[in-house]
Amino acid sequence: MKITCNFLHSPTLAVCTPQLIWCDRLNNLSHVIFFFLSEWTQRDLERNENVKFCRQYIVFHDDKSVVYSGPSGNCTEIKGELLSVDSPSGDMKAVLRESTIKGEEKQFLEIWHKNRKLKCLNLTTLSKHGKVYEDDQFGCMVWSHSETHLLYVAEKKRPKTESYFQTGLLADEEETIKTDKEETVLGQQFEYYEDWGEALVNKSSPVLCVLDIESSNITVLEGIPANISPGQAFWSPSDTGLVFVGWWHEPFRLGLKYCANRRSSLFYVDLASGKCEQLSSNSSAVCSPRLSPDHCRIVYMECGIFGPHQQCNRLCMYDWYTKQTSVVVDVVQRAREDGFTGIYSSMLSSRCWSADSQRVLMSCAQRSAFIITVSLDTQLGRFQKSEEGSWSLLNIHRDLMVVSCSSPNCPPDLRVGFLPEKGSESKMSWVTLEETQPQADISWQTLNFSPPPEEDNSQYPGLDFNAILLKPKEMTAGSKLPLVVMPHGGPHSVLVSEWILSTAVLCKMGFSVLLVNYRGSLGFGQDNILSLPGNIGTQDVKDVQFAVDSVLKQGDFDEQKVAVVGGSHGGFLACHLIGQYPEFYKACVARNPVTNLSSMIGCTDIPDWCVVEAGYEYNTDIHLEPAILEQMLNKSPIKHVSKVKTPVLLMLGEDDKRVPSKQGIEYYRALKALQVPVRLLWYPGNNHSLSKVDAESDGFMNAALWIIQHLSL
Ligand SMILES: CC(=O)N[C@@H](C)C(=O)N[C@@H](C)C(=O)N[C@@H](C)C(=O)O
Repeated sequence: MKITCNFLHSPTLAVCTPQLIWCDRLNNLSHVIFFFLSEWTQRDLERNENVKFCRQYIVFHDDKSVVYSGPSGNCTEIKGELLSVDSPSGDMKAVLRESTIKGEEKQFLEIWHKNRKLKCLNLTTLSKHGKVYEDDQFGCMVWSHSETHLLYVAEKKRPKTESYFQTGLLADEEETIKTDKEETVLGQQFEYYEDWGEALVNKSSPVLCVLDIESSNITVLEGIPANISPGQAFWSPSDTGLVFVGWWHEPFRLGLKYCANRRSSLFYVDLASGKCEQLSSNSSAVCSPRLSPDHCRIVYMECGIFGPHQQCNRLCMYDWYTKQTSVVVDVVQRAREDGFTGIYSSMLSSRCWSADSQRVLMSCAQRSAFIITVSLDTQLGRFQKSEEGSWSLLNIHRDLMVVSCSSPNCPPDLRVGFLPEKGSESKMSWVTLEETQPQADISWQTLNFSPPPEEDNSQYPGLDFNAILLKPKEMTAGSKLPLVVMPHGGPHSVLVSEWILSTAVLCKMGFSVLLVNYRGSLGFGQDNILSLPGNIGTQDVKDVQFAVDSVLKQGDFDEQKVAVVGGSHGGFLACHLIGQYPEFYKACVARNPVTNLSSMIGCTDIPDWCVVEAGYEYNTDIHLEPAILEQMLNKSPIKHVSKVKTPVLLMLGEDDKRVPSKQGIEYYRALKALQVPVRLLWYPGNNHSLSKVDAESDGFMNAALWIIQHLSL
């Protein structure tokens, strides 16, 4: 069985930033020339880093259809750029750059104009605030509509601190010593600062910062309530103030990554008065506020707090002038008659409004596919894709959309197309900017499953689920295919029919791959999600096994050559499956698996997840009675470890705040004690995602070889 390594160089589309750089009228034909930059990341094994690069494309159009499109020049690596944004007119560009100077990491804020750098501010030396936030959760970099100011989010400045025993300081000196520049506080060197957990480590207290382009003066905004952490900010109409999402962080912070259920609200702070006003509900979670092109309305997503960490969203609209809030698309409990199952999206694209400010576009999971959905003011229009696969809206500018489209056997390509007029969305036509070649030797299909009656959920009856099956087309006559089963993590997430490098490579190696979206996954209605908490370790495990058993009945697969691979809650399921079906799986690979909820709750950044998924209501002053801990243990894979026979390969990230590595080590020790074949790979400098180039590449190779070895291939 050969392994092709060059696949690990496959580029991934990161973001697409359309810019109207040039608009021309040729002869008396009204052609617009539209340039845009697409940003990509690619694994570079030699440099052991994900390199970021951009590629420019040119599009000729006549405001209704694309006449010509294609690449304009070659790729250019983007080094050190953390954030960049063009001004609304395209005349200027702001860049946040990190650079290591004499061993010290510094951040610079650059303002570019046409062919020169107007300004470069050394933010580290200026010391107005801490590091600028470059993440998707809080981060933003936004020009004012007037193009005179720039808004961004940074860590609040912390007081300079020194030891009580700093040499040369007398005991009776003032506790606070005034130095020439700033106050120095004694004895706070070891102060604990809570942060927002996995992937947001050392991000604790964000502040809104505004740069005055002309004077280069940076203002850290006052007036934000002390119990609120602001982020995802933008300028209000007429630049009178800032609109932002504020997360409550009292009594303590919980992990935010993959946790859309954190209490948060929309706020507005007026720059003149400093007055801060709450614009949305006090008891829900919001994200992705987006101002309409006519500056009259703000659309945003909203869902419930506590409970499942990802849920079906409401699409809400705030009218800036009437101050009224309306629900554009509500939560969908079960699939509607037109098949729409609700909005499941972690965020709206940076531009999502149609030019007429009447429609909002988004990509969202619909069962096992990612499609582009148009929401109208009163009803929901949908794009029904002619081709299968998954589409992701990257950006829209004056109704010209840029999307990424892929499928399990075809890497992502970029497509452009004009949004048709209202009500004719199904007449969408796309122009592909750069063809990617489908992998002719991989076939895929989506399978639907209805659990057997005895497994129906009495509280949420009649739910179904599905799976995506990838198969190598070339099969040796008379042979049967080995099968790799991959349940996703979350558990409230979803595997959609898009290009996933690792599964495509496994297929190229001759494995069939089954991606299971068990009950509790996103994209199937809110009831589907709510059916799982309290039933983890049984309902999800049985759904996966039911899908596997159903697929094996097709006859193309070797029942003696089945492996299971999963990360996080997917690792939880993998470990449960080899414990509950001990002779069935011949190899198991578990990445940062949840193995024991009762020991995880004390060290994870999401203790509420352990409580909720075990079937209890969470509140911050919950008392973990023995009965609750016992229930958590009983629902954990460690409970079944004594039955395990399957060889297990564990992969742990040293810096994992979500599912701390001690979970994997606890399971590792149990297997060692039982003399079950187990190997543990430890990845320093890697967190829960194990997504750095070293961990991803080494992890894939070792997983593939582990499966080959233990399936005797
Ligand atoms: C809410 C949450 O983070 N739950 C975790 C237990 C979990 O399963 N998270 C997944 C979304 C996850 O992290 N999946 C990645 C790492 C994967 O490899 O599957």
